[in-house]
Amino acid sequence: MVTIIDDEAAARDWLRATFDPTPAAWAGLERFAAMLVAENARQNLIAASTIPTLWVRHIADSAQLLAFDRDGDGLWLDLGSGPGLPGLVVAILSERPLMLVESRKRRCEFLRAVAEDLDLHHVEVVEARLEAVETRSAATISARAFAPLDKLIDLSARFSTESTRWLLPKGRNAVKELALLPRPWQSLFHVEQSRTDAESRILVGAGRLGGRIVPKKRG
Ligand SMILES: C[S@@+](CC[C@H](N)C(=O)[O-])C[C@H]1O[C@@H](n2cnc3c(N)ncnc32)[C@H](O)[C@@H]1O
Repeated sequence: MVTIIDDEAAARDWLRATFDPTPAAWAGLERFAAMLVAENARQNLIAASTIPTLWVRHIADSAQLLAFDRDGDGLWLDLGSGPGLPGLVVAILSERPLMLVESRKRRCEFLRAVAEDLDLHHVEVVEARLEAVETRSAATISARAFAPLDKLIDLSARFSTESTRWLLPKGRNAVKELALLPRPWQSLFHVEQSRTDAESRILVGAGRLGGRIVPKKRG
């Protein structure tokens, strides 16, 4: 049974217990959180209503994806990174090479500013639409609030290999969205409980997805 992280103190406790961050990594998380709140006054990055619970809703919510891939190595591709959720959180807590794909210029400026401020040399910010990004093999693909599952896979399948790990937080619609995929692809995924929301699920997958999807009808 997963214990749901339901307040800021619990989020910090969980992060410490799970990742045993160095003092520098912990300071990095604090700094990222502060920069995110400050930047949110200039551009809309996260819902203002989530700022009081930032560590649950965004930091721990992002970090839980890394917990599903602790032994992974190789390129981690984060699609539609926005302000770096989950990409920058993963970058602060691990040494995985990260490629953050984000199409909006001002969001990319923020991503680069944080990466520079925190000396995250293993982070590459790609300012482009995913459709225009050159294909590379990704060991891990994450996407939080990026696109419906069928579209997400359509856009990103070409980055996957037999050993790619997919980490797709899908909120309350995870099971419904999974059911819309062709059956052979459904079997590549299993559903995990989110640690930060009792109703939300994360689709964790393994393997290569290929070809265009002929979507089932949305019900
Ligand atoms: C709803 S936001 C989510 C941002 C972040 N992952 C989060 O959870 O807060 C979706 C992001 O994907 C970006 N995006 C949408 N379509 C994209 C595309 N085709 N290529 C690259 N980025 C895209 C948007 O600019 C936006 O920042």
